[in-house]
Amino acid sequence: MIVLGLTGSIGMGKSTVAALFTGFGVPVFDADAEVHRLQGPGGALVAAIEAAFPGTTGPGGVDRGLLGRRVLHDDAALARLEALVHPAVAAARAVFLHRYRRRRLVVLDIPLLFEKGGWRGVDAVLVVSAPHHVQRRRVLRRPGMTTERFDAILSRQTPDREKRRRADFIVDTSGSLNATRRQVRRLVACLRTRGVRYCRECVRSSSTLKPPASTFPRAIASSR
Ligand SMILES: CC(C)(COP(=O)(O)OP(=O)(O)OC[C@H]1O[C@@H](n2cnc3c(N)ncnc32)[C@H](O)[C@@H]1O)[C@@H](O)C(=O)NCCC(=O)NCCS
Ligand SMILES: Nc1ncnc2c1ncn2[C@@H]1O[C@H](COP(=O)(O)OP(=O)(O)OP(=O)(O)O)[C@@H](O)[C@H]1O
Repeated sequence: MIVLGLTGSIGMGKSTVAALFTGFGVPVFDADAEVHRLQGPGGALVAAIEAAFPGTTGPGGVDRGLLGRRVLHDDAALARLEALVHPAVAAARAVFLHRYRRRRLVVLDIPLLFEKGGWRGVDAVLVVSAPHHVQRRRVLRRPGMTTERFDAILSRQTPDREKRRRADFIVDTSGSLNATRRQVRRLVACLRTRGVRYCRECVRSSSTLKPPASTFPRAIASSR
């Protein structure tokens, strides 16, 4: 089984690419959706989060806006929250991997793959990327988003350039959705039939998956 880690900075098109993998019949584990489920109404983590951060939960589960304001600027508080959340996500991921153990290829969609060390548990990393101005335009279109909020979020994420440097594969989402779909289709076909090592070579010589040299460094083998 090939476990492909999927990540990318805010607005780069990660959710769109994850949906394309699903469309090609590849099982996708969505870490963020799992956190929402665990924190949602009746979620397994609600009681523990209420105990650790009193007043942040209610009938609708965790009030993420409120909890975020308590923890996102307080490293010690964030570490306490992560100590609750991450083991629960790891357990759900283990169930997913067991369920699909006979599949040739599965995807773990993990927004903070580099930031939280998740790259250690995958066979290869796919980074979804686009030039900064495209990312900025997409994110600023979202309701309630401001340049300040966008900059604050970016400053907490591993820079896109660093992510691309460490990627095994890069999908460039700056073109049309069809162009993105073609890249994903090609990667899925290659990984299913040939495996990670061959596909890295394939990426280097392919015209569709190779990022434009002017804006992207070549997709290189990660240092793992
Ligand atoms: C703190 C929470 C409640 C805030 O939720 P909210 O919906 O308001 O914001 P969202 O999840 O979109 O995150 C906002 C920004 O904070 C960043 N962020 C979230 N969790 C973390 C973290 N553990 N470390 C660093 N940055 C983080 C995100 O990358 C994003 O840029 C939520 O993010 C959470 O429960 N985080 C802890 C679990 C976790 O590590 N999740 C991310 C990996 S699956
Ligand atoms: N070629 C493309 N590939 C992917 N997304 C595209 C493309 N062209 C436009 N988009 C748009 O860019 C936006 C990217 O959003 P998406 O939710 O996929 O990003 P994300 O990386 O998951 O963001 P976040 O990390 O904030 O959740 C969407 O509105 C999508 O329709």
